[in-house]
Amino acid sequence: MSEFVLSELKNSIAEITFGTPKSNALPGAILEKLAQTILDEGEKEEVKAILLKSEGEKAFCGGASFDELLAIEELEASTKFFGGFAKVLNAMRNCGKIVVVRVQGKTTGGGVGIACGADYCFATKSSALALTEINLGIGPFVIGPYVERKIGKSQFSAMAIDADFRSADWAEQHNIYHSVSESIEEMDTKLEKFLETLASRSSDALALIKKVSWEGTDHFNELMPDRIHMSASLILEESAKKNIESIKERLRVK
Ligand SMILES: CC(C)(COP(=O)([O-])OP(=O)(O)OC[C@H]1O[C@@H](n2cnc3c(N)ncnc32)[C@H](O)[C@@H]1OP(=O)(O)O)[C@@H](O)C(=O)NCCC(=O)NCCSC(=O)/C=C/C[N+](C)(C)C
Repeated sequence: MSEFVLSELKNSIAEITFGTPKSNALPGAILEKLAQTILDEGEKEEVKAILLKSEGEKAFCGGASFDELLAIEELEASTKFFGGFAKVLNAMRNCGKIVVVRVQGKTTGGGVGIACGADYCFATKSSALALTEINLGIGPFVIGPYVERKIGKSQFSAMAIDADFRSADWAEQHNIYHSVSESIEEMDTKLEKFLETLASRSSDALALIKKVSWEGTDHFNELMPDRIHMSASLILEESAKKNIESIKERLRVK
């Protein structure tokens, strides 16, 4: 099973796991499946909350899949691909259930968007994060509203411009992570207790907390077509393909 999205119900919590062999970077098919799975689980009465996590002990998510980006040759395909990130974040926002995200390691680009789409986010000390899109010649346009909602426009803009990694402690101070642990084991122990308590809460109260937490975000829907177009057109430039090839090479030899 090289690329997958799996869902399992554990003590009233829908545990959704995604995995891909290259740092859990996301191709279009996985984005579509992830979005649909979140919506499907959100509709189930027996589901109190959703836990979103990724495979393995290294990177949480390397963002957009380089191989998929390199294969894109025309606007229709790139619009569909970048639209996939909008669908995932939209699903997290609109599924009606509290979404908890478990970040076990570094996360970049669209992966930062997923962390910022969480209602509650657990992480480890090694879960540094970066908006690396500019290295490719694009920008964090689709995830922008979600990241800005957590860290504010000024910090978002700085992250988007310098593409540097911020530490997990920084992410906790800036409201992305709500709990940072020394190790994966420590995080999982805390997470288990947290989910056990969450499962005992009133479903109606949780649904209302979800509703009020996302108040004022309806305009995200209207922003998306333009935001998707920004990345979708920039990725078609020849320089973007060259940038991706050189990043892949840099990661290969590091
Ligand atoms: C921090 C990263 C993700 C992980 O670091 P690491 O030290 O745990 O692992 P390593 O760098 O050795 O990478 C292992 C292999 O994974 C491959 N990889 C990494 N990221 C990707 C990717 N995005 N697509 C395909 N493959 C990827 C890497 O090449 C290694 O393969 P080999 O073993 O060499 O064969 C670190 O890898 C990193 O910083 N990666 C770059 C991340 C990045 O720039 N992602 C793209 C961001 S753009 C984006 O997400 C756009 C989203 C669209 N939108 C804005 C609309 C949401």
